[in-house]
Amino acid sequence: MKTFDTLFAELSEKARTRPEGSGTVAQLDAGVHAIGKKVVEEAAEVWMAAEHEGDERTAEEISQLLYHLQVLMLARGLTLEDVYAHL
Ligand SMILES: N=c1c2ncn([C@@H]3O[C@H](COP(=O)(O)OP(=O)(O)OP(=O)(O)O)[C@@H](O)[C@H]3O)c2ncn1[C@@H]1O[C@H](COP(=O)(O)O)[C@@H](O)[C@H]1O
Repeated sequence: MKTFDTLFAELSEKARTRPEGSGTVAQLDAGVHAIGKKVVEEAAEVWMAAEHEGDERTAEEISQLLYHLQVLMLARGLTLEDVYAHL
């Protein structure tokens, strides 16, 4: 099963190799402002799902929020260690 760390490694590789058709590469090219808006949008969807939908939908929305947070980390050049240092 994919974890936060293995997804980050996968996305880091996408950012490095820039394969054609990668949504991650497209988002990185869109920049921090656009990625930040996706983070806020996904966070709102997590909230709505948690309050009004089931566990499965909530978990799905959380996974999407985690993905967009990782894209934002990559856009800013942050590593997992940079974030984990604050946990
Ligand atoms: N885990 C994810 C992931 N979670 C969310 N998303 C993106 O975030 C969007 C969230 O879906 P929504 O329905 O909320 O958004 P939407 O409004 O329909 O989507 P947009 O029109 O805004 O793109 C999805 O359409 C994906 O574009 C993800 N995109 C990629 N991944 C994983 O990242 C890896 C690299 O992906 P690529 O860079 O595309 O190869 C792969 O393992 C993917 O599984």
